[in-house]
Amino acid sequence: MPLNKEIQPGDNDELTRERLQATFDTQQMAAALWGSDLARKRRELAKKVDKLTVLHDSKDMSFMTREEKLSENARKVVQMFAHVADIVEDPSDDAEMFHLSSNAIGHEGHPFGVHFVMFIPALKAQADDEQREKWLMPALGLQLIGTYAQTELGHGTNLRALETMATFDKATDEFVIHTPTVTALKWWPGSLGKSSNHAVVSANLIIDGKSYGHHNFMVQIRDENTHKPLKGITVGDIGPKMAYNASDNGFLGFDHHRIPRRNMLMRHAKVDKNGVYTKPPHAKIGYSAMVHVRSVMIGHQGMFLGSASTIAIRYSLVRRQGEIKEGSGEVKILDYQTQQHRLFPQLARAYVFMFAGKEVRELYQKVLSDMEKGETTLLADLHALTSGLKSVVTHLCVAGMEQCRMACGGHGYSRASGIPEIWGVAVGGCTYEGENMVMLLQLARYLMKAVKETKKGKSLGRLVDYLLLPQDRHSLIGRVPQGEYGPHLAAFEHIARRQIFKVADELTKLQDKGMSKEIAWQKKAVELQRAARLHTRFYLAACFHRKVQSVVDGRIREALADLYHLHLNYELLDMVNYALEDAYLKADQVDFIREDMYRLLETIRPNAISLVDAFEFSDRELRSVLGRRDGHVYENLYKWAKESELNRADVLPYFDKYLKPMMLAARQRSNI
Ligand SMILES: CCCCCCCCCCCCCCCCC/C=C/C(=O)SCCNC(=O)CCNC(=O)[C@H](O)C(C)(C)COP(=O)(O)OP(=O)(O)OC[C@H]1O[C@@H](n2cnc3c(N)ncnc32)[C@H](O)[C@@H]1OP(=O)(O)O
Ligand SMILES: Cc1cc2nc3c(=O)[nH]c(=O)nc-3n(C[C@H](O)[C@H](O)[C@H](O)COP(=O)(O)OP(=O)(O)OC[C@H]3O[C@@H](n4cnc5c(N)ncnc54)[C@H](O)[C@@H]3O)c2cc1C
Repeated sequence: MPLNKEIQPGDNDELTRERLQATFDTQQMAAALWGSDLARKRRELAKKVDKLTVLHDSKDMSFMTREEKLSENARKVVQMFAHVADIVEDPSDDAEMFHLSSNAIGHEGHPFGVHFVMFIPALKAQADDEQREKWLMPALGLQLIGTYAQTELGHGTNLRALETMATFDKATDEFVIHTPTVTALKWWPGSLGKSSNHAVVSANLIIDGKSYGHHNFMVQIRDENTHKPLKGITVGDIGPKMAYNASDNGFLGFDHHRIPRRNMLMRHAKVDKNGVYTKPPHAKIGYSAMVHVRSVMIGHQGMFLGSASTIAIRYSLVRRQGEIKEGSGEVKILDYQTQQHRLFPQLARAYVFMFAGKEVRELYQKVLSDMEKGETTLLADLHALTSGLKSVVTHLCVAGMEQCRMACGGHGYSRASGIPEIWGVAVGGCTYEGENMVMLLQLARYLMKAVKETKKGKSLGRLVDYLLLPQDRHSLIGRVPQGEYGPHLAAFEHIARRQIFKVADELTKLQDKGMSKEIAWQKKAVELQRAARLHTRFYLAACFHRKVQSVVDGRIREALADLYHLHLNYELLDMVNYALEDAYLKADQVDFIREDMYRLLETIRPNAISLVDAFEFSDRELRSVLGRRDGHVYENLYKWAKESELNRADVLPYFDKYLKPMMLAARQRSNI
């Protein structure tokens, strides 16, 4: 039995030979990546989706208009729910459902995207028991379609400036929801434009003329039967986007629209019938739906980068171009060192992002169950961690995916590669759920507080314990045996700690000179976001270390360790300026890191296909001609191109309408 479980009769021989070189069992590696239970469920659900033709794309989405895309994905999502009990073991398991939807529907969006990822989590965390009964149960039972309407045309980041009003009317025991200006229109919510009939709406709570800041309200926006907007509500689609065009992101305006008082989500903050307001136990508890998405998107982004790496690495083993040694025949492009250097570090990042995604989900679950008991101590840690990870992971993912696209040459630019769409979806993650730079500055706030605590000999939390440790002056990389690469990890720690303390000292100096805290912060904002990035990259490296250490099977641990060591080398070189500034690393140590990285590229090369096969993306899920498991790329690229709508006729009307008359006229002129 070969160790790579993807080998099948009829596969491209090149890929089979590559797969036979695996040093580990790909299903065991899949278990390390996804968790053994989820890996098994993914495998089984993919087989079931393969058999259920009603879940298959009716044609490649690249050849569809937006309306066709919306309709196609609405059709598939309805079929998916109709068959869900036969396909998944536990329909209430978000992870299993996400993988089902990734297989059957893909990532271009569908009417229930925000419903499951924000609307339901908002109800779970913020609705009281009676409200859960009223809305959560119907939402879970698909009796209504919800969205999360917070961002406005004028403001997305600065939530304190949101303009939508929810004014309490004591006489009728209602809130009057109103959009006072054009900039107050809700703008962007997913599935709002044409699909949803309910929304959790963020609006400023106003009681007796006093504003209590924004709170969340349940608002029905469309009639349950006719689907027409309710009186006082204007709603529509905001138009085409870079990608994610099967999602109808929308706008929404209210003209003094009335809702019952009990439509304010009241698990934590409350308003009684006399207009008496009760504060929540934590000011930011109402932000929980955002924290939920930030926590799930880390693993999803890792998956996007894993998909792009799979496509590019498989294709690089099919594509031959040029010779390394003259006369010895064209080589697979993955045999070029530059191609390996382009792709393997992205593969390593995909792995660590998936591991980090798992860790952060566990912390989220813990915080959620604490919150249920009114306990909010870990909320600040979770906010800091997710803010940093969300920003660094999305940024590195899209940079990595772009490398994958370019590594596929011209065919990478074609939608047939599958990379443009997932890149477009992933890059949205740099903006949604908090613009990356803004979220890095949120983490920086936490880090600056942590420095203050450290100076008192205390730690703000587990994530920043390392700030209490003394700084070494010189790195031991290349000075002691490599072992488990301890000195490399220590270098990440050193770089992060130094930048954090450096910027904290600079802030103090500016304030000592009389500058206000806010202006000092502005003067150092770029350095602050750098501190946040370095802290997060240290967290990621440490997470990779924890994962490798936890693996029991020797062959899996060895293959993972190769990726981990490559990651350490590659990322350190990417941040090397920070280590050179204080001469922590010497030039010969940088050379040592480089040479070790090149060695690791060669070590990883024979396992490359098995490391991507271990993601176990089915062809249906990958939606890529270049990334096909069987490697039959060229004949299928030709088949795909023939599906282009432009090939429906040899001559298209625009030729007769514009080009032919122009050429005829030109010929006539030349005959005169
Ligand atoms: C079919 C079935 C499938 C089912 C399966 C489902 C699987 C999932 C499918 C995945 C599909 C993915 C689809 C993707 C959809 C994308 C949807 C996108 C949605 C959105 O974008 S919603 C809108 C998001 N908006 C934002 O993120 C706004 C960003 N801005 C902010 O968050 C805040 O304004 C702020 C954080 C930048 C600043 O806030 P504020 O001004 O209020 O606060 P201060 O800066 O003054 O800070 C005060 C203190 O509060 C702390 N703080 C802030 N936020 C939090 C928090 N969330 N938690 C805890 N603490 C918080 C600050 O740190 C400050 O603390 P300090 O101690 O004073 O320093
Ligand atoms: C695909 C997609 C889906 C979305 N889905 C939803 C949804 O379902 N529901 C919803 O409510 N919203 C949704 N959004 C909106 C999204 O949450 C916001 O676009 C996002 O929070 C960024 O806010 P903004 O657009 O106001 O950007 P801005 O804040 O205007 O950002 C513009 C620039 O200003 C900078 N900037 C802003 N403030 C600061 C600051 N304080 N310090 C330093 N720099 C700053 C930013 O870094 C950025 O460079 C979605 C957006 C996208 C792209």
